[in-house]
Amino acid sequence: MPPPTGRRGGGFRRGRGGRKPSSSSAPYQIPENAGAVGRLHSNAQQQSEAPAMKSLANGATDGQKLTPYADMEGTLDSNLLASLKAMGFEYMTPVQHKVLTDLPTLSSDCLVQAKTGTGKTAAFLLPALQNMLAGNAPPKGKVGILVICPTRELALQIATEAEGMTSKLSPKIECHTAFGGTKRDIALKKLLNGNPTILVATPGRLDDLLGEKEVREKLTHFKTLVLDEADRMLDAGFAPAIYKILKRLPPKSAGWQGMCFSATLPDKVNDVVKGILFPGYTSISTMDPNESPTLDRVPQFVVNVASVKQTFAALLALINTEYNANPEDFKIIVFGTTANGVALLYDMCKEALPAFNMFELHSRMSQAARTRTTEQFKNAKHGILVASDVVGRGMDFPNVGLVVQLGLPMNAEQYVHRVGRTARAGKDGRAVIILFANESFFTKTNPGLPIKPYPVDIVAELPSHQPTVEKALATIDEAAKAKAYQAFLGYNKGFIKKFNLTPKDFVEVANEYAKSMGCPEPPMIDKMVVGKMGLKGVEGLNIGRRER
Ligand SMILES: Nc1ncnc2c1ncn2[C@@H]1O[C@H](COP(=O)(O)OP(=O)(O)OP(=O)(O)O)[C@@H](O)[C@H]1O
Repeated sequence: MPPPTGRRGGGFRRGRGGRKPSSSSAPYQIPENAGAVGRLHSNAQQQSEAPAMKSLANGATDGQKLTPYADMEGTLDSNLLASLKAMGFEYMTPVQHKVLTDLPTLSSDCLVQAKTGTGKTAAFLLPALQNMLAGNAPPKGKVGILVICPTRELALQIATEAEGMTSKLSPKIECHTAFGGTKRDIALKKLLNGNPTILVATPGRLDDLLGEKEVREKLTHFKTLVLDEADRMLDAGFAPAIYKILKRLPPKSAGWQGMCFSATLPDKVNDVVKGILFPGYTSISTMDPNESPTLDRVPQFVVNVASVKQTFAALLALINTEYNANPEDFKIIVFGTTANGVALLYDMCKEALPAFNMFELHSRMSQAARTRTTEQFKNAKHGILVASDVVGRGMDFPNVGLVVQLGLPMNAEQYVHRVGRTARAGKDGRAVIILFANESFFTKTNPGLPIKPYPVDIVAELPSHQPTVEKALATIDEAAKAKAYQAFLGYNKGFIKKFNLTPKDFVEVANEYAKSMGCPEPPMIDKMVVGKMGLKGVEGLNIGRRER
């Protein structure tokens, strides 16, 4: 039997035009204490020689044998099977197998949990498509499958996978997307004039479009509603939009199928799925409730530094160590906490790491730039993506070998999803989080996460990277630093209690961050913004009106 492959057939194009950081052009030399990382990497490399999908099965199901899609003849439409074959999906991943075989019928409601990168997209698209092909299709011109997900990038990715999965169907099925950042009128016209059998949307734009009677009419006969990243879709941020959307769709009693998927499903999700899933819905999980929600084959580490001032140098030292230990196809993601913080981090890294192919992705960029960068990083063979959480969930960037988190994720779930951007489809990967002293509670309060101290003494490396950081930051304009400072205050103020700091001491930490960026004094911050942050009257802030 040929070795199964975890790669998406035809999905990988070679990187275009990126500079390869060779050891001669790289700014760094192998540090003497990189041995521990080197040894860990060589283990990982040995593992990655094993067939990717085999390790996927091992990781998720204790070596359970994978079942070929060919065995689903008679259950799945032959044209669907042909599409899967064309995509290179030869074997079912465990979650795909469970959903396709454990559901009472392929039109049953379900809540499904499986680890990141294990093929949940196909696991919800296949039953929904099969259900339609088995005679339960909507009238021509109407939506049959509605998928709601949290980000624009993810909507595009799901739509691409749906297109692949329907490529051999005849007649062709149209898959449409609806998300913000694009011209509303054009999107509306395209939706109304088209034949959108599948619609993948983000909640804000969908809610907005459903204000139009013609759009509501498009959805009068839909058969399946999928909430991808269901816990995120039902949290406080998105739930109001989801409930508004539900009110504008045909009622649950109309008989449509509800499917909720995620790698993280905190217990509270069960209380809020009413309205989407009928009581008695099927719960499916490929995970042991006592095991870590992250993939076993992803070693996870923490680098603890004393002060926020050291975090930039720690990042460079870490990249140096990891690159020198494994320079081949070095493709990594660095997550920051806020859009403006990420913009600053990107500018710093671009300046400090000129030999690397750098990418930037966050919500302050135009949608066109976001889409372009997403595509470029998907196709890149190597490079560093500095990103915010716009790509923290669901995004499939092939062959990312390392995820670095600089600063606190909002919660443990967000940590898990960010880590899940590596080691996808059976590949190997590593994850490192860099925390300064006040943030170190994160690993202590989440003992279920298998995070170990980083095996190399990064703190000892800091002095040799500090001058590079300072030189790079000196090239960045004050306005960008002021925005990053304000974002730092805004994001981290939510953690004051966990930091165990008074507001005054918290502002001092933020001011240290400003100092580390080379700001001679704390950047000016609007009185109104300070009020909104709940920091009115707190000593140490430089309050005034900033030039925009
Ligand atoms: N049966 C399969 N055979 C080969 N490749 C597959 C198969 N199923 C999925 N893949 C590939 O595996 C990768 C991960 O799949 P997918 O994005 O659906 O994971 P996920 O479980 O939804 O991840 P996340 O939790 O991060 O959203 C994708 O590149 C996908 O094309």
